[in-house]
Amino acid sequence: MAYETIIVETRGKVGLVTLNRPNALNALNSTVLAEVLAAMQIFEANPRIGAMVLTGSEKAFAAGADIKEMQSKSYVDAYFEDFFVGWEQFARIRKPVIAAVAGYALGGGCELAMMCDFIIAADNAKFGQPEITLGVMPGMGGSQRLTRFVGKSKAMDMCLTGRTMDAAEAERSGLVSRVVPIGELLEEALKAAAKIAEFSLPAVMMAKEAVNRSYETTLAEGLRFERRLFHSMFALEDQKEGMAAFVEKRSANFRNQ
Ligand SMILES: CC(C)=CC(=O)SCCNC(=O)CCNC(=O)[C@H](O)C(C)(C)COP(=O)(O)OP(=O)(O)OC[C@H]1O[C@@H](n2cnc3c(N)ncnc32)[C@H](O)[C@@H]1OP(=O)(O)O
Repeated sequence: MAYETIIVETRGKVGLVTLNRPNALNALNSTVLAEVLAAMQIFEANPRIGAMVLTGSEKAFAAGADIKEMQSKSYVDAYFEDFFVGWEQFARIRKPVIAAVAGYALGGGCELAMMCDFIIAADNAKFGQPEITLGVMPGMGGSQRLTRFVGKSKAMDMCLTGRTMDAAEAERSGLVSRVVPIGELLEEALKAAAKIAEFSLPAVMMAKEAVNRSYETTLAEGLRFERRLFHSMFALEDQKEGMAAFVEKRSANFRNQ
């Protein structure tokens, strides 16, 4: 498949999608949405792929939703097309997705990174929700996800003042899982994805589902959900293999069954 705004590659068991609109700092327009979703869905359906990495350029992961595409929309346009609803499909991808973020992750770019399962940031990364400076507010989940990541005070600060957070603050605040030198970003993200892809895919997917459930339910319900998924893992051959491998002091050979 030929893509206009992204580069799609596989590295072993890892699917790699690179946002590639250099002249617009990877601003997210409707073509980017359609292409990212198409590529991710192909990886999702490929049994040889165990994890994915989404990245951008050294200057920008993505500088936001495409302002030039949306500037002339009317309220009725936005309402009828349910503008941005398509990105919810990205958030529903069931295999793990790591965001490897260098440079600007602003507005929709920050929101897209937060839709991934975790964020590895380069030391030059800058996160922000500057929509307020454009006379609007976050619309791809920023007001909700950012608040869950960094708490009300910092989320309010970022959404109301439009200020950016550097990589060190983002790590301190829990927005990113690790910060690495820019030259090591892709390698580090691919290494983390390859590590995940070595494990039992059903166990990985259920772990992802359980962690995500914690955002949507009470603690009691979440604990019950986790326990039921955990019980179901005793039906997996991979559980037998993983535990036998430990006892026999050898590496596990997971078959994703
Ligand atoms: C509204 C909702 C719900 C979500 C959003 O995401 S709104 C967008 C939020 N993001 C922003 O407001 C950031 C906008 N961009 C900037 O402030 C700057 O581009 C920068 C600080 C990230 C980088 O500045 P720099 O001077 O290094 O680069 P520019 O010359 O400004 O940009 C290069 C090139 O890219 C175009 N660009 C950048 N961001 C966007 C964007 N979000 N949408 C569309 N186009 C964008 C910029 O216009 C320029 O292109 P031209 O040279 O053709 O003008």
